Amino acid sequence: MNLPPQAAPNACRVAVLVDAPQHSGLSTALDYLADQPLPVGSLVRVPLGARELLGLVWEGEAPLPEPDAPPLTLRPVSAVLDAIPPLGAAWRALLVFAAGYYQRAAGELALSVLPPQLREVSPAQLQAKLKKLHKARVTVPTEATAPRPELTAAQQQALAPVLAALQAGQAPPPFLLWGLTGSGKTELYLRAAEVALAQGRQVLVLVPEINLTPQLEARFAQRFAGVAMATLHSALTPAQRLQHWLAAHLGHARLVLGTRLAIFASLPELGLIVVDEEHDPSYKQQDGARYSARDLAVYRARLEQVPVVLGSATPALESWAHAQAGRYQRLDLAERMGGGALPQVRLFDMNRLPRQPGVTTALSPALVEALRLRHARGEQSLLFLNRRGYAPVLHCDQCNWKSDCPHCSAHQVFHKADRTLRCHHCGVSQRVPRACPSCGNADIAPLGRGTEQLEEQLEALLPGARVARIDADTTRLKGALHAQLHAVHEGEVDVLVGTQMVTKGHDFRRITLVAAINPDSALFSSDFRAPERLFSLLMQAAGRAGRDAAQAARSEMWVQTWYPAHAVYQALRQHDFAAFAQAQLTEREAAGLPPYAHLALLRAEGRDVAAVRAFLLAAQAQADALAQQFGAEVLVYPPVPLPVARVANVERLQMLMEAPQRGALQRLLRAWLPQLQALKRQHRGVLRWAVDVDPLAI
Ligand SMILES: Nc1ncnc2c1ncn2[C@@H]1O[C@H](COP(=O)(O)OP(=O)(O)OP(=O)(O)O)[C@@H](O)[C@H]1O
Ligand SMILES: [Zn+2]
Repeated sequence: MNLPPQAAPNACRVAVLVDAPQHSGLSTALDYLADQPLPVGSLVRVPLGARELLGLVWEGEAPLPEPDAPPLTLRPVSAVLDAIPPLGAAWRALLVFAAGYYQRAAGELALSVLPPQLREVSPAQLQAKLKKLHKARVTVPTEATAPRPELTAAQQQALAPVLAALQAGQAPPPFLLWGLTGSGKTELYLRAAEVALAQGRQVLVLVPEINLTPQLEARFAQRFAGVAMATLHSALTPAQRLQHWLAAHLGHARLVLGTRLAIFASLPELGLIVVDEEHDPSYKQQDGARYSARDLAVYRARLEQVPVVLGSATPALESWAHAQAGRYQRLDLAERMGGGALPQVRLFDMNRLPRQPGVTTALSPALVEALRLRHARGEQSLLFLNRRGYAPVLHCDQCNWKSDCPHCSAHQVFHKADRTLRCHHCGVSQRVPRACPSCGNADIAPLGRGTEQLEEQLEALLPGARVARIDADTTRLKGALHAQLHAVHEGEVDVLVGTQMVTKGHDFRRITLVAAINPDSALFSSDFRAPERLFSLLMQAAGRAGRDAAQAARSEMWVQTWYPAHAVYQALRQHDFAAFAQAQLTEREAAGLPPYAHLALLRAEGRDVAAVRAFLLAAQAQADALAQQFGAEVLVYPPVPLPVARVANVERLQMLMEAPQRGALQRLLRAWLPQLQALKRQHRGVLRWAVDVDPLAI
């Protein structure tokens, strides 16, 4: 036993959170012995079993009843990382809320949102890092290079309530900044940030994608001379992430830009939160604690009494409903900058094409003609196809063999460039067979179409045009995306092909034609959010066209579809998000779906479907019993397989819970989780299980 020979006169018991998942049963803080009281929020190193872990001093500290006789069972804290201030009360309150709401152990969540490198550093190493901190790659532009434009009347009007809230120094309801693509939302973020910074406060700006951080960072850097900025996202090296986190925690960085994990940045002087593209699904964490950074931003803003601005051209229906109900304050930017028109939407009915057996047309002749015209005029076009690779499946028409993944309930995708079949779910990859592996037929053919094939077809159809492709395959190497986007901006590309990666946020100035290639599959998804997502994706894609007001009038958005009459496309044609949202909300209300109901999912995985199902059925019985006991209106649906049921030989099932009241669902989950832990111990066939509160993908 590792006890100090003599407990110091001030020795006391400290409660310490360590990284223990809810499932392990170590979900509350553990007691340790410290030489003297440690402030709550201090980072410490503590022994646990044979290991030494990073821990967080927590509420519950109490002096020992008899200081000279410490209980033998308490082990001492190994080290205190006291070179940095403890994590503040507001940060801890956010953590407590998030852990409770998303049903995770506070210690597990705390340690998963702190920079990973903190787990390894000794007090001396941390000291050394702090010494180096001023050399960290925290951007401090010395001179503002971008002009500060006069705000338009619409911008001034939209900004006024935010400025008033900043000046009043209290939290108004969240602001929902609803502005068309290119309507000047980012300019308003800059203005609001300017005021908060001038007040000596820190500003947190969340963006959905890592890819968009450099762009936004550049825009902020060009505006704010002498303001230290730090980014936080998962593509940083562990050392960078710690440096940037420390810069924020110590208050050196005044402006923090980041992806969803940045919502947990320690910002002792927070004064404003901005959530750009607030509807984006990437704000929802998909493993561990499945938190929504957007929702936590709203919570954190209220907690810290600071304004939060949620911006989008197509707000999440949850946010829209809050605004309708007056819980959020809507700020509208109804016009594009410079009075530019939105691209005219043309729905191209694929049924009008003459049918040729065996030929599926990706590009209608009319679209090819339109592309040719743009090229001749020296304008750029963007083709959006949300499927990478050459073809989603290889097929033998003799024996009907398909390139199924041996480990997943999915096809292996044909990648022509390196002649591989690759599974996009488990990552397994193999050489393309020369002949059908099942019947030997040499004539196996790709079915369907991915970006690689589209690129190839365009090159054939548009001789002389410079075609480029941007998707997860072309951007694997560090810096590749940046270089490719640069080429587009510089006009070195005539036709850009890409997945949804290219539809988001980019301020392309030369694109006058955007085309969505057969986006219909989303219309038939079992996920009730699919139409909402498709609409926002297409609106966003449309927003890439005509960003230069001089060209806006002749910019177009084409949608090649087999279902031109579908409500999603009809609303898109009118650029009418409000009508679309209203129609969707009416449907959701009738069907008892969010935001009119609250959902949680229990997911479980294992090698054997029957074992997983048995676990979920038993869980369902538990949940039903609890619902009855509480008299709560919680509906528990029977377990069903996930849309891709098997991945890497693991079977995945889920069970949906639905309640009209958030509180009822939360109460049930809280009581249920300990029972589930016990149940799991009886069901050895279950490898993993997790609860997802407010799930995004159903
Ligand atoms: N008041 C203004 N005067 C002149 N130009 C402006 C003004 N506000 C914004 N702009 C410019 O108009 C363009 C679009 O503005 P901004 O990027 O802020 O719009 P956005 O709504 O954020 O667009 P998106 O939703 O597509 O990201 C930018 O190039 C920006 O510099
Ligand atoms: Zn697979």
